[in-house]
Amino acid sequence: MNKVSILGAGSWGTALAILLANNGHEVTLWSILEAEVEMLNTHREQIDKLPGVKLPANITITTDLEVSCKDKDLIVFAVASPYVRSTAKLAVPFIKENQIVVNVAKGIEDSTLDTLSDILNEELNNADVAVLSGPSHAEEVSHGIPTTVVVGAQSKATAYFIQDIFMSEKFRVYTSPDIIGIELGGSIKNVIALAAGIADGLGFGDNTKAALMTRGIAEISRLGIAMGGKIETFAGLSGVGDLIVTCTSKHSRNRTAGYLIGKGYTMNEAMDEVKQIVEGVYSAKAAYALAKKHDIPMPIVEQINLVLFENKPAKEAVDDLLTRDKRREYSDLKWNK
Ligand SMILES: NC(=O)C1=CN([C@@H]2O[C@H](COP(=O)(O)OP(=O)(O)OC[C@H]3O[C@@H](n4cnc5c(N)ncnc54)[C@H](O)[C@@H]3O)[C@@H](O)[C@H]2O)C=CC1
Ligand SMILES: O=C(CO)COP(=O)(O)O
Repeated sequence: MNKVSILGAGSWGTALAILLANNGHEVTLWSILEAEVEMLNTHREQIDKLPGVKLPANITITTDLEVSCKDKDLIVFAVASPYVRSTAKLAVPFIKENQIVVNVAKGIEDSTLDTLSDILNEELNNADVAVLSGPSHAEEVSHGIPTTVVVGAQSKATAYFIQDIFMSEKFRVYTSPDIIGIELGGSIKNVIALAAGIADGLGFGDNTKAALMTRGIAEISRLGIAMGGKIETFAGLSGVGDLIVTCTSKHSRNRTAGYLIGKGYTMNEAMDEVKQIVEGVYSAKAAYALAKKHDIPMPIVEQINLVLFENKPAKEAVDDLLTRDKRREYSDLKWNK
């Protein structure tokens, strides 16, 4: 049994709290939102986001960050990505040297182009920062539906420690040293999921979605390798695995927001309708800026930026993608003749 704290009590923080409590750990679930904590304490259920799933008794729910961070074996960052830095700044006074911290949010800070582990390393002094990512919708994890993820950490010991804490018969955890590869796959797949949703909203079919997913992972891999990630990671759970689930699942907020945009909603109308965080909207800007910085062609990411931020009609973006100059599928593959 370990003492684990989860910061952020939305869908994902709550689903992981249930998983970890069922694994026998002593869990503290923190939210900055008083109404959220009150609702969770009153109903012992995330009634808005995970209706029908009761919280086990060994979860303490609080707005007290000191209680949440002091003397913990593991601190899980599960706030939405735009709040990772502000939450880390609030938490740092209570975080001990070499504290093991695992971030489960998916995003890139658009003002700095920092990944979320960069942010935690900057803000938390000498914490040991890891990441956990993969195809894992909270709705399914909270119902014990079989799920697999990967933990990336700087040392094998930390990766194995986190693996042991999360692993259950229904939640299989792999380990990896490739933190940057895991983070880039997990955040940029949300941008491609917006595109997949738009294609659905425009009434296109399975061929179009498969094309977006395949060319999407090609874009993510090109950028990710330029930034130090490993090709195997983009073919793995946090890469193509998460891309598949997010582009195809009824649970995906990013795909749903894209669908609404394809149906004619503006970006803001779509985000309001979805209600929960649509991370791809934030990651789209950052991914495009990183593409320019590293001189990597990312045509789908570029078109999504034009649709989201410059009101380009989605149909026009698709036409522009289809009528680009002719290309080889992979420019590294050469003919002998
Ligand atoms: N929902 C899912 O299935 C999964 C989500 N994730 C990632 O986990 C992260 C959180 O997602 P969800 O829980 O689904 O989002 P959500 O929209 O359900 O909840 C976000 C939570 O962030 C917290 N929050 C809101 N405002 C805040 C503030 N100003 N300061 C600090 N905390 C604040 C609140 O606890 C809120 O419930 C995202 O990065 C998401 O991509 C990752 C895997 C699965
Ligand atoms: O990352 C996720 C599943 O792995 C959740 O995706 P959405 O934020 O699009 O719902």
